[in-house]
Amino acid sequence: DPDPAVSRIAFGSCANQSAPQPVWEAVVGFDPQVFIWLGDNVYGDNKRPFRVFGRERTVGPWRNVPRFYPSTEAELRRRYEMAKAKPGYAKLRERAQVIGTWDDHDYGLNDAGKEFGGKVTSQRLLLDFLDEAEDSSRRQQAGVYASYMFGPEGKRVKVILLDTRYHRDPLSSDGAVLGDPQWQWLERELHGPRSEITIIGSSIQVISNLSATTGPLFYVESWARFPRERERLFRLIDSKISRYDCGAQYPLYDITSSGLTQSVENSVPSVFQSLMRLVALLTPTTLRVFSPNCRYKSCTYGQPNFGAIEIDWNAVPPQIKLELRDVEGNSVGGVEFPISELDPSKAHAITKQGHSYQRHCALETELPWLELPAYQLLIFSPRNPRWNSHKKDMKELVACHVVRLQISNPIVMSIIVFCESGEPKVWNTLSCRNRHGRQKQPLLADLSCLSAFGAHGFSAQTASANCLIRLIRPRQSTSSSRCRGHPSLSIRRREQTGDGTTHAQGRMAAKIPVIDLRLAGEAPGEAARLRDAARRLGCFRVSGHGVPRELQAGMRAAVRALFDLPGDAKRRNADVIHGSGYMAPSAANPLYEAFGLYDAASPADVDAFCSCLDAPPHAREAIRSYAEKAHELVVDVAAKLATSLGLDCSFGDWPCQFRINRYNYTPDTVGKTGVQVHTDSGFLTVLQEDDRVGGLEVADPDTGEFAPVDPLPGTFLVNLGDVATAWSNGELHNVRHRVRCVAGVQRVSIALFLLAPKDDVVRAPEAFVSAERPRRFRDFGYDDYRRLRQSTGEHAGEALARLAA
Ligand SMILES: O=C(O)CCC(=O)C(=O)O
Ligand SMILES: [Fe+2]
Repeated sequence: DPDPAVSRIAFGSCANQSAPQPVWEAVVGFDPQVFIWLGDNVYGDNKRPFRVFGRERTVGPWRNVPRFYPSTEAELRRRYEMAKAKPGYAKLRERAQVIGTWDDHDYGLNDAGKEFGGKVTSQRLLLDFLDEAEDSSRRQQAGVYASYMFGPEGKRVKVILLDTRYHRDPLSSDGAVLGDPQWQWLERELHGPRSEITIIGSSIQVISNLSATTGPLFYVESWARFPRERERLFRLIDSKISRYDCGAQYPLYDITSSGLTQSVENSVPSVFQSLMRLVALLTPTTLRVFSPNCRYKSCTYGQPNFGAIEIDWNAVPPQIKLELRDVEGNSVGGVEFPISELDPSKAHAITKQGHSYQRHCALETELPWLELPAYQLLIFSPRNPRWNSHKKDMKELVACHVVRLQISNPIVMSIIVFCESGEPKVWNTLSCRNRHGRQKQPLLADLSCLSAFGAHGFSAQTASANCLIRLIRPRQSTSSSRCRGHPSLSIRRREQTGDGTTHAQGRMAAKIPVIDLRLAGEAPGEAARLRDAARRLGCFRVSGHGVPRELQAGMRAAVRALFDLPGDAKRRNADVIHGSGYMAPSAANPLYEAFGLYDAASPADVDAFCSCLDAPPHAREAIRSYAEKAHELVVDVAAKLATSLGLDCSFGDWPCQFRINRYNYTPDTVGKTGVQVHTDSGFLTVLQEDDRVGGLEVADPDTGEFAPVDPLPGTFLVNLGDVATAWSNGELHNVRHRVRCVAGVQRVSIALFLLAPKDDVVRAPEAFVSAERPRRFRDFGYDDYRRLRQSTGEHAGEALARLAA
């Protein structure tokens, strides 16, 4: 089976290469198809021992950064080799696909962020350890973030691994965790093709607030130390979130496994281990693995463990099980639920005194850590006078809702609201007042955002800083314009490949033939399909084109880097021929900007383009080789098209123009125009679309109606332009097309236009002219034609009529 469903994923972290690692036997016993390293895959840094009471001590909750120092490259490599040579791990590598990200110790230095000087070397060594391909784009980017899609359609599991080190600002800065390029990448990933299950791996905990509270005492890292970035993450996962963990329209599960060798209890000297257990007991849900019966007792698993995710696709509905397992492979806690529960429309019902209630929402609010005990008392003794100020509100609320207040960890209080039926009553604030009646921070900032959706959130975690996995299911609701495009994308894609006929947003996707270029030269059938598509539609896809996927991806990455340049740098990309340079967003196309390169067939011009923009070396390299390959491709397509029409032509010396487009979409621009209706002015265009978001539409030649064309990764789209129509004496169709925003995600596309004969006029060869088919167009120069389109504003092929013979 080329694309089997993934039903077993294991994950783990914190593996000391110098320690015995018996846990691998259990991992192999679980027989995962995928294993995810979530960081501290080796301990690459070193501690300076220090003495307390005559003994050397190296652990402690205090700020210990200065006590660590990095290893040399050779030493870090040696440690990775040790890790890789562990027999159990070697066995796992033979059976499972191993992927991973890093945390601080394998990044190279305890608690380090973007300031760490060894990060480029560390990146190379981690990717070597993970057997990342030499030409992988992951080796070109700054940081080790990556994403994977497993399984066939309908059973897709997407795994997104974040890099929380490479771009991270200092811990107390409330600055960056991911950095802009990674954010943009993540946005594209989360808005890209739909998956049934999305798993995000982060080396530091996302939901737990424990470390934020304990910050003054314990130097523990987590997303909670970066509230603004965390808010951004939750907003990205669900734009309706008003407080970070309340409004997701589906449950969010998270589970931490830490670690394979360096577990919570093992990280303290043995005399403190029972103390750890006691602390866990006293803080019921902090150090816990979630399970329905562990709310009031500690479910911490402080011994070495790994995480296990099992998906039963055959169950109806499919079930998911999240577990921690110990070194024997025994489950030590977990949770199981149907994936249908990860769905905004599934409210959870409860029954109380004969009434049934739907779960409406659950909010969590952060409390100042010293005030928490007071609030805890308040919750546990509802007669407490502090409730008085809320009595009226509470009565009203309770009249139509059931409210449950629950403390889910020392600083997070959850408020779960159930409503009887219909629209839940909306509460604006529920605030706490202090002893003097003065209002403290509002507990519920804004409930109105939560109306109409059943939702709840909770977290399942152990307390160590590492390794959180979060499951998300994309919303199916069409209530938010932002998401409207996504469910339909995959439906349309099925259609395009010919195995389904479903409507997407009421409109059929265009059926674009895919031509295998390896066959199109020889196999008459394929050549005929090429000719027919070019005559009727003016548009087709090509596969078998010989441009490596890595290069396609590398070029997209380079293009994104260029667009991130400041405005005045972009404007250095000046016109060579009329309108060939940088185009800023304009009144006609306000969401669109583009770079242009003329002549892409000339290596010197490609170099000049890169130099004027100061393109970074890897971007320059990608642009150079892409220009070369794409030029070969466009010439090849043109020649095969000519052959299919019975002509032997070569197009090698026709000038080419690159146009690199970016569409600055936001959630508010969904449905708006990216580029207005036009035909391309030249002969033919080879287009590499954004693989993550569609939006291109082509006009049906018969009805004139526009139909969406979705990206088909790995292929190129070919459009024929006005010159093709003129050159073929009207035989080839110049396809009208436009681009619309279908999702609030930035989109890029890369077009290479094969324009027209060099220094010559466009004139149909005699083969296309006969008594029945008299010459339709007079001879014209391409530059003049371009100006004509510009001066008349006729961009959709109308200007050709002005050239009638
Ligand atoms: O962005 C696209 O998909 C199409 C761009 C386009 O039509 C053009 O650049 O001429
Ligand atoms: Fe176009």
